Amino acid sequence: MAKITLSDLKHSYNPQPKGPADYALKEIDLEWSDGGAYALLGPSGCGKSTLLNIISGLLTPSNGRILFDDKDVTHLPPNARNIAQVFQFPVIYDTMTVYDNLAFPLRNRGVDEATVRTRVMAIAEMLEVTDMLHRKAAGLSPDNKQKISMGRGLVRDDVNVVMFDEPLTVIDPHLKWKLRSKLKELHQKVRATMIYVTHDQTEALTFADQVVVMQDGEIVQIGTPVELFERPAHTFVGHFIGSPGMNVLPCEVRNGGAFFENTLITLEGEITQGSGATQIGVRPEFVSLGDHGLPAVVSKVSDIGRHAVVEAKVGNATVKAIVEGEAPVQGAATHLAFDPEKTRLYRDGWIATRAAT
Ligand SMILES: Nc1ncnc2c1ncn2[C@@H]1O[C@H](COP(=O)(O)OP(=O)(O)OP(=O)(O)O)[C@@H](O)[C@H]1O
Repeated sequence: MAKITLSDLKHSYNPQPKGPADYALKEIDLEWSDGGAYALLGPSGCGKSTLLNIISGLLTPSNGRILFDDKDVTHLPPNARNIAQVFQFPVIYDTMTVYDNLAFPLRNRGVDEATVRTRVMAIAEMLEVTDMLHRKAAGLSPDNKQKISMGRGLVRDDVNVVMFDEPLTVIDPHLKWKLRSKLKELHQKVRATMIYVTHDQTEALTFADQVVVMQDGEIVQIGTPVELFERPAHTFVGHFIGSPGMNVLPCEVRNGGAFFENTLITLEGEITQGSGATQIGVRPEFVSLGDHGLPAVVSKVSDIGRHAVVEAKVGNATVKAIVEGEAPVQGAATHLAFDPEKTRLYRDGWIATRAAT
């Protein structure tokens, strides 16, 4: 396995790019450690496939370098990069048995049959498919086929990286959580460098130790799932991660303080210098309803089982709060309080408060 470094990567599909808008990847600098579990998370069109294709060698970047450990592989073809890939749709041979499918990547590289057997049996056990080894792949359910596809990606122990591209797309929703946790477990057992590409926050946050969030060809934040949840570096991350996403409320900065609807809001720390449009960001989990704080009127209550999402109007703005226990009724007058340690200022989307020490 290898450490992966992406250095000053840029890519434009336009042969004569005129400005940043012509770049599918704007400037990517990133280091993935050997043996880590990473996710690349972002909405459709943010550049995930472009980045994946650059790492696998299907695409040469317009600018920058890719290193596996300290070796520059930027111009190496895919077959010289020693990468395993698991795609959205299972890639298996229907006419072969499950055993032969799992053995294929090893036999293809001339591995001796005794080693093939040891590796196939170990992977089959991890994936809990030992009882299917002698069945033809054609008769398997889509989720079992995808499990075998994952097994083919994981069976070799000499690859630099295993890349998963939206691997749960074809899996039934009720089986997704099972495969998701299986993959996490597999990573803990095999300790390969793994990159998991998805637009689904749950998949990214359950699988990865570190998540790279992308928007519009740029990395907006790299962090652990807790960091992304607790302290989004950009309002996009606040919106994209969480359910519902972070409240982003327009505010005015005067004399070093942030005012929302003419009320001074206590923030996590000092506001940094700068100019631009300012907003307060606070997650619904850190907004509480009670007798003190901003006067508000409940406009909507959605009971979603374990808790309710309450929407309340403060002037023209709507603030969401997660309420455990009994929720107020629509139309009720209330007050909102923001947890100061979890309330931040954003300027032009980027965090603009210093973290409390
Ligand atoms: N072959 C191509 N030629 C021109 N533009 C492309 C090509 N492939 C992708 N793009 C553009 O590059 C940008 C990034 O696309 P990319 O497919 O990398 O995003 P993505 O995050 O993987 O999206 P999805 O999840 O929908 O595949 C988009 O604006 C897309 O339209």
